[in-house]
Amino acid sequence: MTVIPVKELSAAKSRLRGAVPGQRHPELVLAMVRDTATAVLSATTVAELIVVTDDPVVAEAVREVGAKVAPDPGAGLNAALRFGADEVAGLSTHRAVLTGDLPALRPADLDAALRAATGRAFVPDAAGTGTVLLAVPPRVPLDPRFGPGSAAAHRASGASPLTGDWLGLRQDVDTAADLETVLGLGAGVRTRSLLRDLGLSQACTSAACAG
Ligand SMILES: Nc1nc2c(ncn2[C@@H]2O[C@H](COP(=O)(O)OP(=O)(O)OP(=O)(O)O)[C@@H](O)[C@H]2O)c(=O)[nH]1
Ligand SMILES: C=C(OP(=O)(O)O)C(=O)O
Repeated sequence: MTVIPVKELSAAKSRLRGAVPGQRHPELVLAMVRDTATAVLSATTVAELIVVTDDPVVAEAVREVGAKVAPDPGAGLNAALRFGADEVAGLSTHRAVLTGDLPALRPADLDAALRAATGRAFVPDAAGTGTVLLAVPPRVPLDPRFGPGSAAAHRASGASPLTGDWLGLRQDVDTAADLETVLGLGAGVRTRSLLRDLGLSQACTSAACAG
């Protein structure tokens, strides 16, 4: 079972503001969420995706790609993750939580990371300071420590770091520079299409971008 938390679009990805015109910012956040959710649900090791969000636009979009939606308990990111993983999914199963800003995620890389995760384990972000994925086996509480410096916090809490050549998985998008990087890696169709429409990217020229 996998879980992705998503903030209200109007408040999300504040450090990314300015990468696209202000009124298109929520569309960019949503495009990245859709690409992330689509890649997660395409992984062979993933049976189900729960998106924890109170945003109705996000809820509708992720239901369209096959995710389930759970309400946000309203006590911040870690509370949302704990709720989705330990209460909605439940302790009896394997659970993995990912951030919703991984538009270059490759399903095969997620499969590889989840297969490598024995015990409570996490994947640091590309910078090495943050976390993009935390996984736990049955009966182990998630105990998430997301936020600034979360890689060190997860390590200190006893989780094992997973290091693989999973560039798209590790590349979260916090800033405009990260957006450039994911385009170079090959972002999902929604993100590429939006940036192409805005004239910000020549990266999407195939018919697939119309999707
Ligand atoms: N449901 C839920 N998701 C959250 C919350 N806070 C952050 N997230 C999500 O957690 C993931 C990682 O968070 P960040 O990378 O810090 O994203 P962010 O908070 O939108 O970004 P900044 O405003 O730039 O800090 C993203 O998918 C966010 O949408 C929260 O309180 N509730
Ligand atoms: C919440 C996190 O994401 P970021 O640091 O990208 O905001 C995290 O890495 O724990």
